[in-house]
Amino acid sequence: MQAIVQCKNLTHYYGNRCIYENLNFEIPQGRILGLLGKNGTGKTTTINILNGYLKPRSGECLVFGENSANLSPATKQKVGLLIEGHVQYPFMNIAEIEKFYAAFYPQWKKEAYWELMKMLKIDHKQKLSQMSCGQRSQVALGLILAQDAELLILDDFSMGLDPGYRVLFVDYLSEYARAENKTVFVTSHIIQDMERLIDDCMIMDYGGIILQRPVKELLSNFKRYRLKSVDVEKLNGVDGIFHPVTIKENTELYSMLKKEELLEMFSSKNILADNMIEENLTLEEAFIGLTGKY
Ligand SMILES: Nc1ncnc2c1ncn2[C@@H]1O[C@H](COP(=O)(O)OP(=O)(O)OP(=O)(O)O)[C@@H](O)[C@H]1O
Repeated sequence: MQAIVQCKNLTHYYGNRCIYENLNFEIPQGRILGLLGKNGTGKTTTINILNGYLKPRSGECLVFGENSANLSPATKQKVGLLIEGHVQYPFMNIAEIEKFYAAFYPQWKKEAYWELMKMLKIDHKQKLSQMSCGQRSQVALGLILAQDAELLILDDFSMGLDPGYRVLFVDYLSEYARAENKTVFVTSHIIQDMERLIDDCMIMDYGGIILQRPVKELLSNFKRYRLKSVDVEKLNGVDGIFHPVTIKENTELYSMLKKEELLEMFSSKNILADNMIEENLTLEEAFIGLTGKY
């Protein structure tokens, strides 16, 4: 599968502060990749590097094979970008802004925009400046879809949208991207939306990427285990065990290891693992299991 985005050994600092070193990832054509990470791990930074707005300290990012620091206008036209829900030109109404954007994009598909705008129960003459934050986000998303870009980059796309509209948009985007073989890179803190939408997840922690893999594969291998209280000191730092914690009578931990493998490890460490229960996880629970609760 051809890679639409390739980030190689990306290192970024703000002043003396290291955000990450040697970040490597690819986005294959036709896949929907979700970038998940706690506040301040560097998601927007990565998106800004990918769009050429920020220069990394070292490493490079290729978009359609071109260095992101120097994208040609033809390549820029293939990228639809949403940065944290912003729409410029607040003095325009939804019809004016549609006409304005259309002039920049030869492949403009106004039906995609108006299909979404139909859901907006507002007067077409109302200016963007008089809309709510969520309504403005909907306009921004409509404008992105109408560009018919090959690569869509949506940073915090759910910002300001109510639950009904989020589900509607996620389903719409997922159908649209799959039908048209679009490549999508999204971030959102609303992981239920991500689970409904994405094929692959990339999870970032402070300093780098913890993992990138298909969501189905992650959820079939990464489990939560509950057992009767054990001494978590013996488990801290053990390879393959994430965030063991004991609360009152019970211990909980997360692991990619199978139950039998865990039991074998416990027995080698003289840990009594009575009645250990294996639990399946949602993507949100897996994210917390990998990155910790705080
Ligand atoms: N222009 C800047 N100058 C200095 N530090 C910055 C700058 N922009 C971001 N940072 C810092 O870099 C870190 C990463 O920021 P970034 O916006 O990439 O995080 P994020 O993962 O997108 O966070 P969030 O989930 O809160 O949107 C944060 O600690 C932030 O304070």
